[in-house]
Amino acid sequence: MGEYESAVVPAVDSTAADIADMRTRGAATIADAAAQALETQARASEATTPEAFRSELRAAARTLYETRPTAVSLPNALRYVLRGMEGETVPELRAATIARAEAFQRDLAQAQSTLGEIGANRLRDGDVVMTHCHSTDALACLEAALEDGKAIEAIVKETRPRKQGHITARRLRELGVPVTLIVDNAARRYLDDADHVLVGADSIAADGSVVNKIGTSGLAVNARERGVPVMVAAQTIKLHPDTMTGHTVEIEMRAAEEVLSDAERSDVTGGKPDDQNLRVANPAFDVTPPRHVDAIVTERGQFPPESIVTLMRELFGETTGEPWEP
Ligand SMILES: O=P(O)(O)OC[C@H]1O[C@H](OP(=O)(O)O)[C@H](O)[C@@H]1O
Repeated sequence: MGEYESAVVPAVDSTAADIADMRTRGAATIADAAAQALETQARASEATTPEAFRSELRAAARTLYETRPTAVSLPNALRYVLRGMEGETVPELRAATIARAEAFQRDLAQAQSTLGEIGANRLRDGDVVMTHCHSTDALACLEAALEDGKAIEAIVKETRPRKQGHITARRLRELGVPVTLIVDNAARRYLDDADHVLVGADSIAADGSVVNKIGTSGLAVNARERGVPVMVAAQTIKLHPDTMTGHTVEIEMRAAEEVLSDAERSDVTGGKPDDQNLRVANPAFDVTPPRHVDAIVTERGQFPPESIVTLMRELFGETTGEPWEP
C-alpha cells in the first residue's frame, strides 16, 4: 500500500466497489461517479501540505481506475479532473479540484444531450431500432427523436449474461416506446424488421474500432449482411487516446458465476462442482471493426469510423500516461 492510500476516504472505496460489482455501470455513468468520488475525496481530505493533497487524490484515482479495465471514460474522467488540480495551497487545490469535477459532470450531461440531438437526425418517423445492452448515449438519441415528434419502435436484445436489455426495455417503456424484447440469438431473424442498429460504446480506438458489450460485433456483422445501418452513440469521453500510439484495449473478463450459477455448475458437472475441466469464459466486451460500423455519433458531430482519429488528435493531442501520473 502506498503512503497515501490509507487517506482514501470510504466514499471512494464504496464507489470503486459499486463500479467493480456493476451496481454503477455504463461508461458515462462510471465516469460521472468517478469524478464525483474525486470531488468527495477533495472535500474530505485532511491533508496539511499540497504534496499530501495531490498524493491522496492520485491514490483515490488509482483505486477507482483499478475497478474495470475496458471503459476508457473512467481514466479519461480521472485524468481530466486531476489535470485541473492546480494551486499553491491546500485550499486552492481543493477548490480547483472540486470546480473541475463539477465542470466535468456538467459537460458530460451536456455532451449527452447534444449527442442525442445529432443522433436523432438519423432516425425517421416510424423507424424501428434494434438495441444491444443498455447505453445512456444510445437512449439519448431515441429520446431526442421522440421529442422531435417521431414515432419509434424498438427491438431490444436481452444481452446475456447480465441482461442489461431489461434496463433498456424499462426505460423505453417509460418513454412510451413499443418494445419487442428478444433473446440474443434471435437478433438475425429480427434484423429484417429493423431500420437501424443503435448501440453505445465503452471505448473507441483510433482506427474506428468500437469496443462495446459482448455480442455487438456479431450483431454488426449480421446487420451489414442484412443491409441495416449500424450507428454507435458515443460521447468523446469514449475515445481511447492510448490507441493513437498503438496500445490495444484490454477486454475485461468477468466472473464465471455471471454465466453459470453454482447450482447450474453442479448440474452440468454431475455433482462435481470442482471439475477443473469445465471452464467458463465470460468476456464483457468485444471489438467491432470499423468496416461494420456506419456512423459514430458524438457531441462533436457524426463521423465515419475511419475518420474518428482526426477528432481524437484534436481533443487529446498526443496525450497518454496514467491519470495519476504527476
Ligand atoms: O455510457 P453509456 O452509453 O451509458 O454506456 C456505454 C456502454 O456501457 C455498457 O457496459 P457495462 O454494462 O458497464 O459493462 C455497455 O457496453 C454500453 O454500451
